[in-house]
Amino acid sequence: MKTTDTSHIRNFSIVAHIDHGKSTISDRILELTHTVDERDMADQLLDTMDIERERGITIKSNAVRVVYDADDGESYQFNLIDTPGHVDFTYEVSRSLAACEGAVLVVDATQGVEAQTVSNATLAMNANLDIVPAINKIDLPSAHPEEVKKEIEEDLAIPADDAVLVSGKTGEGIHDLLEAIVYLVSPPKGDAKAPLKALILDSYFDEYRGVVATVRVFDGSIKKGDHLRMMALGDTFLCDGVGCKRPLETPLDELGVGEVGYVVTGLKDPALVKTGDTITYEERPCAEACPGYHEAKPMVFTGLFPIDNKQYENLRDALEKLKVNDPSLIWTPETSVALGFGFRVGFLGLLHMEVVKERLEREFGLDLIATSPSVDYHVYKTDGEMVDITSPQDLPDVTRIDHIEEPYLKAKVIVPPDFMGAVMQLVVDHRGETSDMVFLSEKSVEIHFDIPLAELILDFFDQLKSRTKGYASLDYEIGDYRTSDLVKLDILLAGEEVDALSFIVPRDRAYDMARSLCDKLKEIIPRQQFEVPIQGAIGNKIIARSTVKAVRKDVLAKCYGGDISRKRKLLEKQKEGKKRMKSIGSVEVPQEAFLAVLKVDDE
Ligand SMILES: Nc1nc2c(ncn2[C@@H]2O[C@H](COP(=O)(O)OP(=O)(O)OP(=O)(O)O)[C@@H](O)[C@H]2O)c(=O)[nH]1
Repeated sequence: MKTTDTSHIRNFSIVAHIDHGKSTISDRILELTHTVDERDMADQLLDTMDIERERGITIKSNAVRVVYDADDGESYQFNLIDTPGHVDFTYEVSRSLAACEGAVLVVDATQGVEAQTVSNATLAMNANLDIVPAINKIDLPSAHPEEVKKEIEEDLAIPADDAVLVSGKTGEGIHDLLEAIVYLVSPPKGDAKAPLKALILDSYFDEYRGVVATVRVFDGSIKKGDHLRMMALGDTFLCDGVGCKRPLETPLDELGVGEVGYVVTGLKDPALVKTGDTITYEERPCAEACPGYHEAKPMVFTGLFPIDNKQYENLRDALEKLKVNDPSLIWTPETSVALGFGFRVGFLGLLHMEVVKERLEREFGLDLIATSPSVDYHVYKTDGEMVDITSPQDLPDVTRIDHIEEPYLKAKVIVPPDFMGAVMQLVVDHRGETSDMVFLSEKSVEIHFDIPLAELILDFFDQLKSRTKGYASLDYEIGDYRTSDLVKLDILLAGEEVDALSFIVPRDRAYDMARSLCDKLKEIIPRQQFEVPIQGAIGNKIIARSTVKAVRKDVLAKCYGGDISRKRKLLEKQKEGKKRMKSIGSVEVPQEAFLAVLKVDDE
């Protein structure tokens, strides 16, 4: 296939609400196009990170090339870009879409259109993509594809006559889907002779080859030995090879116009390769860079502290490495009296935070304590200055605060009408305000509301799922900042204030939350050799208290003075147990304690 002819190239993403089956469908496509042997087929091949496989969710986008021999007798090059479905990772979706001409919109035939189906379809339409609707899971007895077609037409204004009925599980309809992609998705346009214009979609660091960038070529072509330049950052480099993923890396002579593949940059500093930047020729640059992505804005902040302070520099290095392909990650150094040196890290949401923490621990062998998440507060001081506060410890003294504003979200929930009351009550309980409601069909209503982000990062989502028996789907976007009456709740252990346990709460709920938190901490903090009082305080005023009773834990008592190897084993076991604890003053505090606020039921 000549790379100057783009008529046989199809670049598309698969988008869907979480769990509607994108990854499963991608796997079937790889299988049907013989990209991987059936016997090598591990389920969900595109989800390469361990955490993705274990949790069954897609976090990072992934671009794979497959060759499809179509019914018209021609071979087509498909570049398939898998995207994440969770609302935390919407920025990855828009990044993938910028590299495509088409999008397969997967809708679960048993669930119908859900909140992120709507937001993903909107992103795809705004990017002017050709949309191929695919109704998945038709093998299930509860599938109702005809109704789902109607929802696609009515809720999304997308013609559903062309919708392909598929089952990612059995493979039924996948061939029809591939044919639909050939006919419905436009081939890429571009000028093969123009100066190179390639958009960086993603990148990762390789010890030997430096940064490897995934790119979409809009104009021109790239070969090994080309002298190239990053347009925004300005650095130049010698291309050390190009190729595509099938799904393993396959070297190519050239990446031609319209194609998606990888470029080995040889650059040793990950910070020089920025997702959203444009690669061009050093000597003959293109006139204009590709429109950059809008930068994702972190919404949730948490302190990450190594349990062993000697790991501080390692933590910094690890964060820098992760940032290479996760540009939304930001951090500043943070010092805590209780936890020592660490970083205040910003995330897109709670899932993003969990994933990053897990990757830092697994891939970089770090033992970390994460403190309870916070949002970005605007604190207006009496002297007229406004400060951004993402850590409760940084809150100025009460006497110097005029008022505090907190971020609100514009949220929507789609739910069957039976659960409308439950959702509205939940919104009120979390300081939210319902603005309006739209009946999408007899079976689903869309409820719009404004809610403080701080409420959403506590337990709103879990409670929404449980109160609606899992039927509700949630989507949100950043709204405005609003004034709230907020105070800092401090926690004292054995009479000492533990800065890492402080958090900002609405004043009228401070008492209830302090009481629940003290009770929760009492369950979490193990008994020590002495009694540990736990106190909740606002300023100097103690507002709640509980006590961890003393215990004398002599692990060797069980050994009757006998077997020395058993004795050693027990001592080692005790040491292991201690590893995940942090000594604060004289009290051993487990990781869970720092996140106890997420589990507090304050009703
Ligand atoms: N019965 C049935 N189950 C399916 C089908 N397709 C996917 N599933 C199941 O649905 C669940 C979600 O599928 P995934 O492919 O992980 O969904 P996803 O949309 O990629 O999810 P994220 O990557 O987390 O956004 C898995 O348990 C699949 O086994 C199907 O056609 N039929």
